[in-house]
Amino acid sequence: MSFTQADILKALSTVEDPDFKKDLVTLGMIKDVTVSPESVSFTVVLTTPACPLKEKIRQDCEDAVDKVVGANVAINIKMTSSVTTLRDNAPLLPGVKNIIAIASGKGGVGKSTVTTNLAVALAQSGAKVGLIDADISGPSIPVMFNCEFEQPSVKQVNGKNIIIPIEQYGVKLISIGFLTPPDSAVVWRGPMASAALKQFFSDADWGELDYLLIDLPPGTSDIHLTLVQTVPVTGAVIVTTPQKVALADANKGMSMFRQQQINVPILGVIENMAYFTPEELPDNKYYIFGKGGGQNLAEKYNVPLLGQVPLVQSVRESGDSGLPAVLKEGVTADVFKDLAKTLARQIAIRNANFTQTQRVELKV
Ligand SMILES: Nc1ncnc2c1ncn2[C@@H]1O[C@H](COP(=O)(O)OP(=O)(O)OP(=O)(O)O)[C@@H](O)[C@H]1O
Repeated sequence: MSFTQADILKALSTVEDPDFKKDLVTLGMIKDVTVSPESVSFTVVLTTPACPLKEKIRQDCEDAVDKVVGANVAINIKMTSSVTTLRDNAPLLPGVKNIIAIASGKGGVGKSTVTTNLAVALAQSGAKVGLIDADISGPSIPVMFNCEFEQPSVKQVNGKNIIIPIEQYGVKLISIGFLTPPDSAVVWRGPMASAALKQFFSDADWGELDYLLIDLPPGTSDIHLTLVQTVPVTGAVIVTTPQKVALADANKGMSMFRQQQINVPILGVIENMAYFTPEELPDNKYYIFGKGGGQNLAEKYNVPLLGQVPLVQSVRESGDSGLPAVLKEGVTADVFKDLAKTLARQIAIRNANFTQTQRVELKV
């Protein structure tokens, strides 16, 4: 059976990306098609290395080409990725493709734990990831990354001090906690904290990043406003636990991002401590904080429930010991890896469907 490059492209134009509902050729996801009588090779460029549909898309491509070339021709498919962005030409941090705010209504719902594991999982998938810990209420990221006694170094660029983020587990990070000695009781005033956050954007060497996650303080605060006024935020994620008191506060967090003047798209809800499970009996689930709260919140705001993270003793131990749970083999690690894939997918969908978020101009 003879075939040309055009035949292969025609075959691949029958393969649809399930998220974007368009074919891969139209989406520009097929590159470098080469043909010979014995083989066909091409590259599929996904919108994120953490693509949960990677294997399905690869298989669909193989099946489509197989029908055209016949059984004796080798099909070589290279799966690669280029994370999408709406931040091209952004005045601040143009090398950062997506800025993701991680927020919660109530304190202690596990926002930093989730952010830490998401960041590491995204980095493990091959993405370039940064993390800003802006949680002045208790910056816990340095402990969770086992770098609480480290200090980021500073370099001089054109007479200006530029902070070099610390790199741990493949994630570049800066924490507001690095600015204070670990045991000192610094009470951050709003303007001080806001100035520090601005500096993390304007005077830090982030280089090229696919995802920059921002761990925000619980509730709604000056820091939230500073964030949306300083950079256009790609989207926000709300972390909550299932009980009523947490959900009530999560509602407020949602509403803040949805306010007309702020208007940051909500990428979804993460329900942490969704149920307790003993590590050795992962099928036993005890809904100690109630059931279905995260789902109800997501439905109310018409956003996806990105995932449910169980309450597991080892997650707390991992956080305290500075070795994130996602780095260990097991069911909990898989939960965080799936969560990272779902988030990356929502970011890609958001970038395909929305226009750029604007930096917020508030009269204060
Ligand atoms: N899924 C989980 N299973 C077990 N322990 C958890 C889980 N999620 C969080 N924790 C533990 O709960 C405590 C609070 O978590 P974390 O510091 O992440 O919350 P937070 O919402 O960021 O708090 P803050 O209000 O300080 O911002 C930590 O000790 C953490 O290890």
